[in-house]
Amino acid sequence: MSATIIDGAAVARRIRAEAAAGVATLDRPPGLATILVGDDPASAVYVRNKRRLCVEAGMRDLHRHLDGDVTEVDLAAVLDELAQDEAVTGILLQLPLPPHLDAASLIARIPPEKDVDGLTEASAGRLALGRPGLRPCTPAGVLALLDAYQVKLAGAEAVVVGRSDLVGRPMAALLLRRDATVTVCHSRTRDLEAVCRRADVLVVAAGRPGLVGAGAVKPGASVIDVGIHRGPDGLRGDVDFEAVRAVAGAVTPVPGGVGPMTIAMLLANTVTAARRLGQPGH
Ligand SMILES: Nc1nc(=O)c2c([nH]1)NC[C@@H]1CN(c3ccc(C(=O)N[C@@H](CCC(=O)O)C(=O)O)cc3)C=[N+]21
Repeated sequence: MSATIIDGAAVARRIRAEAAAGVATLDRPPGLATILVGDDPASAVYVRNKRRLCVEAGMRDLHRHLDGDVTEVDLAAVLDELAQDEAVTGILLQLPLPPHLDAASLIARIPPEKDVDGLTEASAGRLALGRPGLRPCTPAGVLALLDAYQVKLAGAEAVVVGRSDLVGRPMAALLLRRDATVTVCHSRTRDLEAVCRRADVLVVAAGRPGLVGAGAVKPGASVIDVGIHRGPDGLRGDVDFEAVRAVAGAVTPVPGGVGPMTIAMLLANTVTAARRLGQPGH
């Protein structure tokens, strides 16, 4: 018995089509402002994909590319301008930023209504308290994948490996909201394998290639690999895919798993933001 391979590319295509249908119901097309600072090649690929799929969904691509040595003051001014601009529905500041820039204080300039990445304090607070708000794209995409494959979450043992602001923390919050019993592991966790082996749903967002092997997976578990690493033989994730697929019930591949879902949820968030911005007083 070998695991079901979770087809993130296919689910993402469906969600992008729904976003495009949502765009068609709006009075005017949403505008997505992506901001790329510097020339990190991986970031350039991700931003290019986001822009292409934004246009494919019928949205306006309002991209800004800034030099890697841009000052914090100048980047702040760009964010403030986009925050004011009525044509801008969503603002995405691609991370990581060069080390001379303080990501937290820059993200704080994004109005929560335009925070399609779900990274502001307001969005994180709304998620933590279970209030309506824009959710971080990658964890939202993981949840959408689990739902698409009808993985039961209520009462399930869910283990999240990683506690980043971008993925691990919001992932745990979303799973908790869905009534899973949630454990968060990190670099100081004792006996990672033993904790992971309890999981019915295992979400790995550690940023370490091949960290999770077959010994960390309970037979039949659903394993979601958020990691993405460029090696000599192409892309790989945080999960040893070939080993784990022999044990798991379902597993995501890299590429073609969580990556495309991140972009699909960004488009979905942008439609949501456009609807809410279109309701003054909200
Ligand atoms: N503010 C911010 N928001 C983000 O959402 C964000 C970010 N910063 N920084 C980096 C991570 C990473 N990320 C990915 C998006 C798409 C793929 C993706 O499309 N992956 C394809 C492969 C693409 C390729 O060929 O490289 C796949 O897995 O099939 C991967 C990774 C978004 N991130």
